[in-house]
Amino acid sequence: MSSSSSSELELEIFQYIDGHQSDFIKDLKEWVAVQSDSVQPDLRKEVIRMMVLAADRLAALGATVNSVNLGSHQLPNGQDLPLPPVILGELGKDPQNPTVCFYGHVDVQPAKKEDGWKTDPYTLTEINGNLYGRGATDNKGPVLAWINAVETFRALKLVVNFKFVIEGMEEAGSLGLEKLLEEENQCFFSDVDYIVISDNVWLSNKKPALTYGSRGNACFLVEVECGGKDLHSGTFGGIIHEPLTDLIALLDSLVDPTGHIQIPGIYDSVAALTEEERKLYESIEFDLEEHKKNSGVKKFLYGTKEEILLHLWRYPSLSIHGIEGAFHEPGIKTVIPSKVIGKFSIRQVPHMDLSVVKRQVRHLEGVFSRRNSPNKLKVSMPLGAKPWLADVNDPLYKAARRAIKKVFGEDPDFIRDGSTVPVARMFQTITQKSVIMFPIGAADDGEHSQNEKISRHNYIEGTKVFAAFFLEISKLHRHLHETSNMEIKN
Ligand SMILES: NCC(=O)N[C@@H](Cc1c[nH]cn1)C(=O)O
Ligand SMILES: [Zn+2]
Ligand SMILES: [Zn+2]
Repeated sequence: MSSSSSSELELEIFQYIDGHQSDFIKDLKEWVAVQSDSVQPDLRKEVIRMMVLAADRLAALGATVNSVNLGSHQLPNGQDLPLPPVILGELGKDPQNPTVCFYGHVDVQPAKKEDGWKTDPYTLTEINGNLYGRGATDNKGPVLAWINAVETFRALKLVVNFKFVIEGMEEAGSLGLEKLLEEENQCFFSDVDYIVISDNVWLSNKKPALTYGSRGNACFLVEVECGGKDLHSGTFGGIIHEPLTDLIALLDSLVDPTGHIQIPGIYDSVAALTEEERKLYESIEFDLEEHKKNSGVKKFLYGTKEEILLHLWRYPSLSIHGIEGAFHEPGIKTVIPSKVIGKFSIRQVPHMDLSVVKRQVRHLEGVFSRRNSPNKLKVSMPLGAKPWLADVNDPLYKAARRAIKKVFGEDPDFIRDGSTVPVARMFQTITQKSVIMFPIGAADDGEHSQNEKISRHNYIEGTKVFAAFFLEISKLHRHLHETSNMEIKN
C-alpha cells in the first residue's frame, strides 16, 4: 500500500470513527450497565452475562468465537463457583497480513453508589466530556475502542488478521487463564505475530504513553479465630485474647510508616538499580503535583519524581486491603468477632520469586507466637501473579509510537506500571511472542476508585489510535518480511 493511499484510508477511517461517536458511546453504556464484578461471588452470573455480550459483539463483527469453559473454582469458605468462560475470537486469515492478538478484560472491581460515587456506577453518565461508570476505563472502554477500530476496518479493508482473548476474571487474578494459554499455545497462538494488551493508564492526564512493564502481585489472607461464635465484649472483654487485636498486631508488623516492608528478606532479590536506569527515571516527564491531585491525598511518602516512580514501578509495595468479619457498618456494635480475615498484597518486581515471598510471609507466625495467643492462625496466598518487562525495541513499540504521534501529535511516554495485569507475563513466558501494553486511559481516570471515568476524547481518539496502529503494524511487518527475505536471497 502506498503512503498516499494509506493516509487516504486513514482519513476515511478517522472520519468514520468521528461519525460513529454516539454509537460507540451507546455500546459502552450497554456494557457498563452489566455489574460484571468478578470479586463478589454473588455477582458471578453478571460476569457470565457480560461474557455473552462480548462474544455476541465479536460475532457481530464477523469473528469466529469460541467461549471456552474453564470449569469452576473453590472459594476460601469451600463454596464452588463457576468461572466465566474465556473468549477466543478470530477474524481474518490472510497470510499476507500480520496476526495481532488483542487481550482485554470485561470484569470490573466492586462499586456501590454509597461508596461515594456522584452518579450511579453502572449507568454511564457524561459530564463535561467525561464518561463516568465502573469499567469505563478499566477495561470495558479500551476493549470496545479496539473492537470499534476493527469494525471500522471491516467496513473498509482488513490489513491485519485479528485474534481476541477476552476474559472475565482479571480483577480476581485471572484464575484459570494460564492453563488455557498453555493448552492453546500450539493452536490458537501458533500463528499470532504480536500481542496487544490495552489496560491501565497513562502516566499523565494528557500525554499518551506506552507501557513496557508491570508489577506482579502476591495476595495473602491472614485468618485469626478464637471460638465458634462472636462474644459480648462486656461479658468477655478483658479476659480473652481477641482475634481482631491479634490480627491488627500482625498487620501492623508488615510495613512501617515510611512504606518500608518489614518482612525480613523481602528486598533481597529485587533487581539492583543501575546508573543507566536511574538516569532514565530522571528524564521521564512526570508532574508530581498533578499525580497528587489525581489521588486526592495531601502528601506522598517520597518527595521527588524519581523516588515516586522507582517505588511505583520497580520496588515492591505492601498494601492492606481489608478485614473480613470485622464489624464495618455504621453505628456501634459491642461485639468481639470470633473469626477475622485480614487481606493484604505485595506487588512483585523483577527478580522476586512468588514461592520465596510466600515463605518470607511466614514471618507472621513468629510475630503471632510472641503474642502467646491461644487463637488459631492461618496464612494463605490464594493468588500470585508475576511481574512483566518488555523490550521497547520491539517493532510493536515502533508501530504504536507512530500511531500515537499521528493521532495525538506527540511522542508517547515510555512507562512501567505499578499495577498488575497477570496475563502480560503469562503471554510472554508461554507464547514467547512480543507483547505491548497500549493504554488509552488517562492518569486521572480513577481505576478501581469512586467516579471512574474515561474521557470522550480518549475513548474516541483511542479508537483512532488503534486503527492507525493496524496500518502501522501492517506496514512495518511487511517491511520486516521483505528485508528478511532479501537477506535470505543475498
Ligand atoms: N487494570 C489492571 C488491574 O487493575 N489489575 C488488578 C489485578 C490484580 C492483581 N491482584 C489481584 N488482582 C490489580 O490490582 O493490579
Ligand atoms: Zn484492568
Ligand atoms: Zn483493574
